[in-house]
Amino acid sequence: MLPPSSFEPLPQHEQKSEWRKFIAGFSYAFSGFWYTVRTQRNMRVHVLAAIVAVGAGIYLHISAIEFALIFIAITGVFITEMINTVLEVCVDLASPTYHPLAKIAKDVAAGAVLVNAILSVIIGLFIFLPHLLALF
Ligand SMILES: Nc1ncnc2c1ncn2[C@@H]1O[C@H](COP(=O)(O)OP(=O)(O)OP(=O)(O)O)[C@@H](O)[C@H]1O
Repeated sequence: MLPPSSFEPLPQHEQKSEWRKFIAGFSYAFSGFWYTVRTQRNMRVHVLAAIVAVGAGIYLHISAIEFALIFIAITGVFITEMINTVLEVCVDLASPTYHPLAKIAKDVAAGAVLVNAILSVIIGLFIFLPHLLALF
């Protein structure tokens, strides 16, 4: 249970309007995204792959529905990588030293990223291969 002091209202100058809270929420969320990009090499690889996929989509004039599928694949991998990062941080917080359960948690989360990345490559192949073959 939280100590009583946790329920005291913030001092007047620290109280935020609903609108400021809304904006602050975006800033926290973006800093979480940016933390993942800064600290996770895999996330930087995903971002690079996303830029290449969108660039290729523009170059090859893929359809709107194909673009939608590419964006679903891209966001899916980003979200999985970010959840993997959440889990790594939580596991490090809860179990800074070696623990077999910590290993399972981290390995399963990394496996989820791998499964999602494989799915994205398959989606990319289905979309881009016919367009690439049509060039020849
Ligand atoms: N506390 C721990 N207890 C047991 N095994 C761990 C622990 N921390 C990490 N490991 C093992 O080491 C592997 C790599 O862990 P690490 O936290 O370095 O993840 P990572 O995927 O390399 O992340 P990062 O991108 O931050 O380097 C895990 O998948 C897990 O098998």
